[in-house]
Amino acid sequence: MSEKNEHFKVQVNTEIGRLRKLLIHSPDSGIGKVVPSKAQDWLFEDIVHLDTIRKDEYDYYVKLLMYFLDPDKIKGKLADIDSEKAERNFFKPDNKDFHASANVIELQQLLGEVLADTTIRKKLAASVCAIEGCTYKLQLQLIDTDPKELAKTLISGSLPDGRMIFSPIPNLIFTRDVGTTINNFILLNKPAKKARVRESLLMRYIFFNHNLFENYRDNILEIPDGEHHFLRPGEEMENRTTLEGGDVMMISKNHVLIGCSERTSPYGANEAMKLLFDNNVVEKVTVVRIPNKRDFMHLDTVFTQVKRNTWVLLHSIASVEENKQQNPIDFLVQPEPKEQTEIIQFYKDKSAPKHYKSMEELFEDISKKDLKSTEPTKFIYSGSGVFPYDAREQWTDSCNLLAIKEGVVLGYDRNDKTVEAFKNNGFNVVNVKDLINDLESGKVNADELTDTLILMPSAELSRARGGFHCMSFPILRDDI
Ligand SMILES: NC(=[NH2+])NCCC[C@H](N)C(=O)O
Repeated sequence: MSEKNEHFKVQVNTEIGRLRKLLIHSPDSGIGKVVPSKAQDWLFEDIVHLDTIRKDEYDYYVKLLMYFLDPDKIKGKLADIDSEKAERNFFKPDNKDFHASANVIELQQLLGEVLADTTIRKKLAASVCAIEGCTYKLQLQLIDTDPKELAKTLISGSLPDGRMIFSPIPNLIFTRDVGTTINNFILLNKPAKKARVRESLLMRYIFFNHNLFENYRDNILEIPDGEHHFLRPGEEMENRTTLEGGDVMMISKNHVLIGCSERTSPYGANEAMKLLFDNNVVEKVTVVRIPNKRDFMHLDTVFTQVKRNTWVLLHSIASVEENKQQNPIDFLVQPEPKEQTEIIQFYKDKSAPKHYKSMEELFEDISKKDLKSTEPTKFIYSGSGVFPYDAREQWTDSCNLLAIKEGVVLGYDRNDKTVEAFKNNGFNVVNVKDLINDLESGKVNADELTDTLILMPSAELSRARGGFHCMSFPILRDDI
């Protein structure tokens, strides 16, 4: 990474400000090793085709990010990058022709750079071997491995000769979940799922050791286990302290949303809140408890923000009251408390917490009060709010959009009814392939694009159960 750390800035205070820098991880060979019997344990819904997920899907994401965040790397060079003889080298972190962008930052590259230091290499190899139960001899062998190769191995789980030495971490493509930038702080996660533990370990080593983050070491927040944790009986999720980045949203300068979900426990949310208040990072935290199920693993699977006055969300989690008692059956069969959305806002100054009746009410409040929107707040519902399209499209991440700038969002091409809803709300809809051609030819200028949903190919990616919000870890956004 060529950029000097004194110029390197970490700062995110909204979900929608112009994106300037982010951390990503392109699908690595480990994804091509997921077997059906392990897919669920590794949190994939199916096995995916590696070549397709890379060439026909994720590469478009990288290209698009380049036009917005690092155009010099791509503009005028697209034909070469895409040519057959280039063999996708632009996209391969271990290749000399890799883009190595300082704005679209590949985690594997940072890890390779961190591992160049012998002391760190020894420590990290030992830590990974400890959690993965490797032999001491293997540990010694790993310490002697070239740093770039070692980075690849620690991520993919396989040695350069293809031998598998531990499981892959196929979910590292969902960089959102490993941490969250909150103003100029980084809150690291504490994963609920075993399949994601090694990801967190690698991230800690990167943030605490890479010279890019040197000026931010004191701003890295880690969630501890409270003393009571060790004394609580059982292994129940509710009793563990867990938090994953998909449940944390930096919504406005002084306000963070934290989801309690399948992945983030109330204890996790509570510890995160304490850290944020004690370190004066924000003044209010709204905890949104969503139904604890696989469909809704994180908060960002049920809503994301599009513009200061526009939100995309799943209707069934939205209106807490309204959804409760519409039909006789709702009186006869009471939903489990776990099945209900609950919204509580807490304040640093310890004033009494406030309850919200619905997600819409909360969003209205954020749009108008936090973000000073003067226009009516708009809600775009997954599947146009019509059953069963709402649930089907939520499952394939219709609500999980990444705003590259205010009003310009990336989403999957397969969620037809949600796309309709965007059109009905005045958005342009473009296919990423067409957009890339227009950005290359100069017909479209990235800075001038407004109110647009960019459709991304998704047949393979959606089987991994995450969208572009999950596939991004913003570390620098402009203020809005
Ligand atoms: N922020 C998100 N919604 N991330 C999606 C993560 C998907 C991943 N397969 C998992 O289950 O962990």
